[in-house]
Amino acid sequence: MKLNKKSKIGIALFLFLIVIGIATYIYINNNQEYDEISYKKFMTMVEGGKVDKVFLSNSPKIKGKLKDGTYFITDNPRTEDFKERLLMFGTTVEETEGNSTAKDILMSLLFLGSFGAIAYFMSRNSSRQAQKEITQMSKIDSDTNNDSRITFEDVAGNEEAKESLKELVDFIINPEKYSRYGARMPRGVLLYGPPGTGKTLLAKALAGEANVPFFAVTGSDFIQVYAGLGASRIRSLFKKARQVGKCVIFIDEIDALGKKRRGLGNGGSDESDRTLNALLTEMSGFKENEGIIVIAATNRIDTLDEALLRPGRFDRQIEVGLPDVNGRYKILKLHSKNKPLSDDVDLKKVAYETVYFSGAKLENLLNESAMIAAKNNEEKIKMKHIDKAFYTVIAGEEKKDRSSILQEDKRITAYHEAGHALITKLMSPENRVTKITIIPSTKGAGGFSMNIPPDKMYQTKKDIKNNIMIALGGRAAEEIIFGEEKITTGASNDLKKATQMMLSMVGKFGMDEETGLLDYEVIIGNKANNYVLKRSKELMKKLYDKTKQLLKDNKDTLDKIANTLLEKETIDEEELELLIKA
Ligand SMILES: Nc1ncnc2c1ncn2[C@@H]1O[C@H](COP(=O)(O)OP(=O)(O)OP(=O)(O)O)[C@@H](O)[C@H]1O
Ligand SMILES: [Zn+2]
Repeated sequence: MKLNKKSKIGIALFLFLIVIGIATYIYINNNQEYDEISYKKFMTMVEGGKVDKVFLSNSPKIKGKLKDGTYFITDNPRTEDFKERLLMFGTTVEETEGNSTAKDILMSLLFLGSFGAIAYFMSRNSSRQAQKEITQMSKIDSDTNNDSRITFEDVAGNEEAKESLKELVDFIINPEKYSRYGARMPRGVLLYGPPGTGKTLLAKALAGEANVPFFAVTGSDFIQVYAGLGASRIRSLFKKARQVGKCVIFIDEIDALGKKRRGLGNGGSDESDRTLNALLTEMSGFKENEGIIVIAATNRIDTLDEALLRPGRFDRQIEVGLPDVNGRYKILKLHSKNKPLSDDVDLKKVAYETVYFSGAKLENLLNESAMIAAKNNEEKIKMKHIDKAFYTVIAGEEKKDRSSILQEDKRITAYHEAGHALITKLMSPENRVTKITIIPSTKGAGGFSMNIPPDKMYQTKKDIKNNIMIALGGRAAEEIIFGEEKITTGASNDLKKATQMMLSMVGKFGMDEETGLLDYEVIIGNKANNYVLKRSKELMKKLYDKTKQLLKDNKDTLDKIANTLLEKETIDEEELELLIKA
């Protein structure tokens, strides 16, 4: 609010200046050119009746107009009878108030005043800004929480991320134990995932569980900072942290500091580079097993500078994804604990209908519902309030009819992912599919199936062919179920992978009889030459047809997997095995 007001004043002043500028411009331009004439010539002309008008003032010069329309300027005699003489010769005398120089001075004063005001305003503004940053800095330093102690109980869903962080609790509490075994404590943990998925919450929970202080800063806070202040803030943050001993340092929006440096000097500003360097120095500076853990969070792991991800820095990376239906149910339950819910509220149903909602959005949904219920003086929060809140929460987002369009998207994704999973299990049963989901992750667009091939030194021709079929499984399933015209762009990444594998198989590894035992990269410098392309296309078609046939032959299983995905959104390894065996 305050800042808003300040900027309003700034804008007003700025506009004021512009108006004055324009006025002056017009003023100057409307003024005629004046011929300077001697007083003597002037008087002769007056006596000759040639002078039409004189603008009389107290300034050293006077201006006037001749009968022929030209304007002149001459010395002002400032004699007492000057006006009388002019009048006697039939010249009109117009007395201008004050004098034009005074007007000029006034104008300059006005100008100076405005500039002064602006300068004052700006300096005040920036000194306030500096003040603000300095107080912010001390605020951060003293922000050693006791935020009524958040624990992992306060984080619903996100089981994998919670598990990874739970391991660290013991590291913080008993660093000596680990150093006795020569184990190095992880220094930096990077939490990545979409906004509002509970990254901050997890970091706080880690500090809460270990019962150590929690220091939080935000990367973007460092951007507007004056030169050098960012780096010194980092240093003082770590100094403070060391003073308290064991603690958790949380750096939100680390991408603001650690953007990929594109070439030399480009990319991030010098200032953020300096701040980032200070951070890296501090991190490699603290002693092993000190009991300090730095947790950073980002929504954009892909834009991070590699330097941040190196060993000894944020080498542990944990994905914090959007919750699936089960996770959403848990989050809804957690956040409705302190809210009076009517019996007609079915949180399972709400969870089911809030696909792609983050934890923060779910919390927001319940909060809005509570406000609507309160406004209507209802005793409890009813389903209709939640329905209404739903539209408030998604307002401004792409208008999606939550039952129809979303459902169609989900169905396509479900069959696509089921196709990948089923082909994996049919063609390479030794490959583990640890998880299938239709909730988009940072790494995959639609949904993804994790594929862990057994460790092998070499890939056989059969392996490559199988992997190509697995990649094609998504598109093949879409085509079988929804028809040739309904295939989607969801397979673009799959096709890229399949193409790369195929071109290598044919053009590089000499695995096709027709193209022979030749590495076409050596011969032509590019394996994607015409022979290879023609042959790859043929082979790809063959594999795609085989994939489709395989799915058709196992359509029952495909349907089962897809339907389970639609219902649960995520299927784990065991469940998948059961579905395939059944
Ligand atoms: N898994 C969860 N369990 C319970 N509450 C959650 C969960 N995820 C998010 N929330 C709610 O959303 C709020 C915001 O989450 P948080 O600030 O931790 O998200 P974030 O991932 O750090 O987001 P950002 O990337 O925007 O900083 C939390 O305070 C909490 O109320
Ligand atoms: Zn796919």
